[in-house]
Amino acid sequence: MARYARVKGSIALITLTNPPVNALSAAVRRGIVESVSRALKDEQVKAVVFCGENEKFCGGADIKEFSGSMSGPPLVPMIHSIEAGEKLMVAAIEGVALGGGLELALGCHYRRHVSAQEALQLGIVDQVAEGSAVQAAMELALSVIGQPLNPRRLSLRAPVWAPDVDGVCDTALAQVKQRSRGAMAPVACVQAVRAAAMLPYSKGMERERQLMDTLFRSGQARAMQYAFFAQRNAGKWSLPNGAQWNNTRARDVQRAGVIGLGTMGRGITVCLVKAGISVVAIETDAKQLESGKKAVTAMLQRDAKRRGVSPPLHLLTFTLSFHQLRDVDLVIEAVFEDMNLKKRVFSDLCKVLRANTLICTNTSGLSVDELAAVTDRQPLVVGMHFFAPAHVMKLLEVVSGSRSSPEAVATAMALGKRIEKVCVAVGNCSGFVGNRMLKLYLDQSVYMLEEGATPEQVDQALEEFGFAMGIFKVSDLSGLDVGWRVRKASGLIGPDVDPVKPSRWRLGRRYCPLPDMLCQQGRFGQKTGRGWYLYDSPGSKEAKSDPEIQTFLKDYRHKYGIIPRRITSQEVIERCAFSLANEGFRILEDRIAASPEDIDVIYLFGYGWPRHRGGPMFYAAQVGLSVVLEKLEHYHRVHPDVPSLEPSRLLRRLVAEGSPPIQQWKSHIKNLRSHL
Ligand SMILES: CCC/C=C/C(=O)SCCNC(=O)CCNC(=O)[C@H](O)C(C)(C)COP(=O)([O-])OP(=O)([O-])OC[C@H]1O[C@@H](n2cnc3c(N)ncnc32)[C@H](O)[C@@H]1OP(=O)([O-])[O-]
Repeated sequence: MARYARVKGSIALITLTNPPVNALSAAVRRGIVESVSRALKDEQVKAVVFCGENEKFCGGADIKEFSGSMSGPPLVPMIHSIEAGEKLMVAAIEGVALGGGLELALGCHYRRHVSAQEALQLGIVDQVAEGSAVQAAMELALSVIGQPLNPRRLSLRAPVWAPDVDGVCDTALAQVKQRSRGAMAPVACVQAVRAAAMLPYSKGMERERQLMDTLFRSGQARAMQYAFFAQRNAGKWSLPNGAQWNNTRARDVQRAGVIGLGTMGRGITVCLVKAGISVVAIETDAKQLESGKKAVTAMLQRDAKRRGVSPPLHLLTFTLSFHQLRDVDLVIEAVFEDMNLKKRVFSDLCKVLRANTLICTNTSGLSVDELAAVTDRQPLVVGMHFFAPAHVMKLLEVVSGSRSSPEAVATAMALGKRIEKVCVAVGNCSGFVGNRMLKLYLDQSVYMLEEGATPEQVDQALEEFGFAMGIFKVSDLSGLDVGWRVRKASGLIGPDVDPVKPSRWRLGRRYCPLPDMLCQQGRFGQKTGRGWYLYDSPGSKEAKSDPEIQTFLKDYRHKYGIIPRRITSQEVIERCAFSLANEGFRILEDRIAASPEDIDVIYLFGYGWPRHRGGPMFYAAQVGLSVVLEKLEHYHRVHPDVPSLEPSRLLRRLVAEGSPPIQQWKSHIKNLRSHL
């Protein structure tokens, strides 16, 4: 939709009206075409000004339309007719001008932007105005009416012939190919820029159209569109008890406490303070407190310097005393991942906190219910699972325990949003969503080492699939000792385990002792300079193949009588990705996640899943649920000692229902639950 008005006698004001971001839907494009034609016909009109309702120029093409067949006037010819128009066209840009919105602005003969000094320097806009961009655009229009338009039409400008433009594009292409990890769009962007720089306008446009056609038809485009809406829908959380984002009020949080200034506590403190929340940061040991204080202060100072502001250090209190917490609205506990320690902290907190203060735990997988049970306020206890480094990683799993109140969940979700996290509400179970699935993915990776693969082969397959880092490089980065401690605590590693030939069968299923054996050798990953890979020194980041690991794996297989076989990249991807999706289906059955989109958002923002592949659930849908089922059945037949490979009931039911599209799973899951 577009509103037409004649103002100041000679100006046609065309307002894009498609809230919330005035995306160029078919109706908007139709409205623009009709309004432009009306303006061109009206002899009184000397200039046309385009603007967007609610001070947002335009968020680009309407992404919702991409999944269906496009109707209405096509975008590019519409922009060409604006550019070729015999009357002056001016874009009054406020808020955003993205994608097709920027193209529309570029099709006009003059532009302005309210805030982008950079766009001014780049020559994308002609003037930056304070106050109303629409008023400024109209004044500009009145001042240039009658001047020739051809010099303003971008399509008539000669291509930019930089010296060695071909070489510059080649270098850019090589860099983008390396960084995009299989994503087609960034590569196509460089190809389009090359065409713009080297070809006449019409030929450049034709090349861009071909590139767009290829991208539009690709599965990657579907995946990215899905990821865009999945991310936005994650904020619209719902709990099995019917509480949801639009029927529950969050509490205001002005002051927070953070318990523990290790890596996680420091990152969390930085996030809170940057959002303007006062923080009381607690440690039990003076030395730890001092080093935590130094680290937090330095992080805030670096960040403030980068942004040209002063660091909000006045919002921080560092103390050894729990009593300083008496006035806070919410506490985030970030002590070591040890149930007994956390329980002690929770009981101590209850002695000093106000009765209505929320207690959140930054556990990565321990039971929120068990922790809540030691407090005097079970409804006010929730999990806030941050990902390391907490001030960088976007994901936050908000864990609702069986007795958590909707208000507590709403408060944690709102706080997460305020500190600029992508928040997903999940239920309570061991590992929640992300780490519960990760465990099976890790299991498959180490099983493949036993069967004949090397860490390099597995990682290469995953990186070619699009992961930023293979699973073994990630393990080295996060530290192998973390999982070792968890396995010890869970009773998987005990005094009865043979140190020379540890059992490959524990708690009734296949077990791979390789990670434990590496830890016994002090190979904890980057921090010790040795893990699945070798590093130049402890703490260095460049992973190199380690011949010792190859020998160690050979000896291991020999000791257990395993005949190594060649494992293909396809097998690596299938076993890793389908194990993840299979557990995702179980998580949906168990109502730990409300939708497949939530699971995918967790993997996109917390585990480096490539965005152009949508997420593990989307990937399973795209490959085809019946194919996934068949493959899992095959791998389970070959590995009957790995129960997690058995296809989940929900996957079987969805296949039996004809593999509905992922957007419909939610309603199918509701119906199926009663039959399961
Ligand atoms: C022919 C091809 C050539 C052209 C290609 C293109 O233009 S490609 C497109 C190029 N453009 C882009 O890639 C821009 C993508 N958009 C953005 O980057 C951001 O949304 C933003 C910066 C515009 C606003 O950020 P913010 O944090 O203020 O707000 P928010 O992000 O929470 O969104 C608010 C609501 O708006 C919705 N919605 C938003 N955009 C679109 C859209 N284009 N379409 C449809 N809907 C859209 C969004 O779903 C949400 O809906 P909900 O949940 O309320 O029902």
